[in-house]
Amino acid sequence: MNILEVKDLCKTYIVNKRQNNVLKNVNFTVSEGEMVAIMGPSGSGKSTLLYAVSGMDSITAGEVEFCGKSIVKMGEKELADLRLDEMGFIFQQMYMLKNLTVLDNIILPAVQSKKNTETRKETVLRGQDLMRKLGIIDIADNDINEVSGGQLQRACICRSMINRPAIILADEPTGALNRTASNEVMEELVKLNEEGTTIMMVTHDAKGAAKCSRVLYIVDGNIKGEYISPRDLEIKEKDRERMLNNWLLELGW
Ligand SMILES: Nc1ncnc2c1ncn2[C@@H]1O[C@H](COP(=O)(O)OP(=O)(O)OP(=O)(O)O)[C@@H](O)[C@H]1O
Repeated sequence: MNILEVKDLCKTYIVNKRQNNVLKNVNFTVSEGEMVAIMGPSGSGKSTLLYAVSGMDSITAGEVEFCGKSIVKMGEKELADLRLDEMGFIFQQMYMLKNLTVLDNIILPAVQSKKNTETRKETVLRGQDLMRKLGIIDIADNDINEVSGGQLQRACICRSMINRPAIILADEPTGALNRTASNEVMEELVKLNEEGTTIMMVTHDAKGAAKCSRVLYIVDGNIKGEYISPRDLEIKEKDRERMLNNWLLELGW
């Protein structure tokens, strides 16, 4: 089943009366269980695409269907509920609330969801389970400013998972992390994907992208290439990275 279907998507920004056609007739689908990386040069439209498919930003033309339903036609309220209940977000500006603990931040989307019929205690237990799974249970009661970047990013993953979303949308989830933390966060995302969560992530990191099942390469608002990763085969991680790097080099990376 297709989770996302994007047809002839266009996005134009107008700044100081000047038109900037950022996305130009973009077409692609994301199926259930996929892990898709969006790569491309700076300014090519990757984040804009992520915002457009999540309904966080309006589009200029085209269609975005989420599980067969047009999000373009949805009202603000319906869209907000869809984002809360069906989508998980890992964005670089981490939008954690400073006056709440890490655990309270993680369970906040569940507390806000009208679909959630759990008691607060049940939600807290689930939040703690996710934190345990991501190896950050020790910081449950810490303030947001009392944790490392890697821990905070893992907390964001927990929060993105709390409403059991159909898809996780991530914008450079490892961008602000050092190599070790970045590897750990990628491993967690791969694990979530192997457990069935669909993931679409923007990344500049070929090492992380090599762990995805597919890579879309965007140049100047168009998908210039698509790479199907051989990640299910018995190919060593280093070789997978090398193969992806060769493909990226051909595209002018
Ligand atoms: N809110 C906005 N208003 C006006 N222009 C915007 C807005 N957001 C993005 N743009 C423009 O759209 C273009 C694409 O930006 P976008 O952030 O999608 O690129 P990107 O590929 O994610 O880049 P990077 O890799 O540097 O993060 C840029 O020219 C940017 O200036």
